[in-house]
Order: sequence, then structure tokens, then C-alpha cells
Amino acid sequence: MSSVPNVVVHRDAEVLANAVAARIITRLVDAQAAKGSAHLVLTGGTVGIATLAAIAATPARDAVDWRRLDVWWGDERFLPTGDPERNETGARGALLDHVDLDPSRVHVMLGPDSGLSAEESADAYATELAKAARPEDHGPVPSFDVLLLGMGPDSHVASLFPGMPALYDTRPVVSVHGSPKPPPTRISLTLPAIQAAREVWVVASGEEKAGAVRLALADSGPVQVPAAGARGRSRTLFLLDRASATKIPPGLGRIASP
Ligand SMILES: O=C(O)[C@H](O)[C@@H](O)[C@H](O)[C@H](O)COP(=O)(O)O
Repeated sequence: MSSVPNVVVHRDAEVLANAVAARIITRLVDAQAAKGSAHLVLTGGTVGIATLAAIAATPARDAVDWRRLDVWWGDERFLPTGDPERNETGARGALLDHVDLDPSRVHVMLGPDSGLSAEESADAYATELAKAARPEDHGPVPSFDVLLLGMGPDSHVASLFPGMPALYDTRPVVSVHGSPKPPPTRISLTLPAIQAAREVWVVASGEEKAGAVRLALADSGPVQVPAAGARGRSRTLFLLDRASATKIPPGLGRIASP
């Protein structure tokens, strides 16, 4: 069962990143209070990284027990550790290196320096996800408390690009070759893994995303509009700025920032 998206529209990209940061902190604190731990899936992209930097910059970050947080990625560029283009590198610089995480709970998607091929790296990630899944979870991945997704102007999320084979794959993690967004080789969660999350938050800013937002909120097919498949089991949020919300049907978006 997937949830109908709720839309919240913020004034601009800066307010959006700070508002998503505050929302993440609150969600993680609540999850840890309820369950003793939490699972957070990160995304690459400008809004994704800006959100992490906003978390790092707020004193409220200390309300999160970082030692009891499992950090995952929705996708990763298949590049060596430390490469500036890796989503992991951006996340570490923006937040992860500034909080007291348990390194064993930071689950990176391995790059070529591991000696693994992209396919083997995807399989290794699937194994790590399965190990973290519990009987009450919905399948071979944990019930992620928050799964963040940036979205491209073509409505791709993670590294799931319109019409590409990964959108037909039923495995939880796949390698992607020929990505239209460089670099060409990536590792990505698939829609079944994304849809196992308790909450899926799609974050987007800028006029160039407005068309994709409209399609993603409509009943579009997820093969042509991958963001239309970005739905959480209990909650789906589209967290936007005004520029990316210009084409959504009236009545859907709530302007959260005056
Ligand atoms: O590895 C990646 O490139 C991201 O995971 C990708 O899915 C990104 O989130 C979107 O392309 C949005 O990126 P922007 O916010 O920079 O437009």
C-alpha cells in the first residue's frame, strides 16, 4: 500500500533546505524515541546536499542520537572513495564528518577501488540491506524511516532514469550503465526498495523541475516518470520551492513560507 503524496511549498531553495533539515531532525528524534534507532537514506544532488549542510548548521542536530542512526544511500556514482563526484563525498563534507556516527552504521555503496564491478557492488549492497532487515520489514530491506530523493528535470529519482532497465528490475539494488546524467555508471535502489520505506520525501527546487513535479504528482507510469513511483508505505512528501511548484494543479501545494 503506498501513500498519496502531500505537497509542501517553500519560498525558495534556501528555506526549502532548512525546512527539510528541521523535518529530518524531528523525524529521526521521533523514530529513535519510538524504536531506539532509525534508518535514513540520503540522496545526491544540490538540494540533498544543501539539506545535510543545513542539518549540520543547526544546534537542533544534537537532539539526534547519531550513534543509533543507520545511514544508507539511494544511489551512488560508481567512482573511487573520496572522488568529489561521489554522493558519499558530498554527504561526508556537508554533515557526516561533523556528527558522531557509528562508522559501522554508515553503509556506503562501494566504488571500483573496492575491486568489485558495479554489478558486484550492487549485490553487496543488497546483502547489507538484507542483513539489516527484520522479520516485520516489508521485504529484503529495512523499513527506512526517511528516504530522501532528489529529482531531475526528466523526473528521475536516485539513478532511475526514464525508460531504463533498472525500472523493470525487481531486485532491491542494481547497477546502472549509460546514465544520461554523468557519470555513466551508478548503483541505485530500485522502486521496490524505495517503496519499502515508511516515508519517501522527494525534494526539488527550480523552475526546470516544475514539469517533472507535475507529472510525478499525476497518475503517470513510473517507467516513463520514475518520480511517480516514489511513494512511501505510510507517507510521501513532495517538498518543493515555489519555482518547482509552478505547474502543479491548484489546491495541492501549501505555501509553508510567507
Ligand atoms: O546521484 C545523483 O545525481 C542524485 O542522486 C540524483 O538523483 C539527484 O538527486 C537528482 O539528479 C537531482 O539533482 P539536483 O538537485 O542537483 O538537480
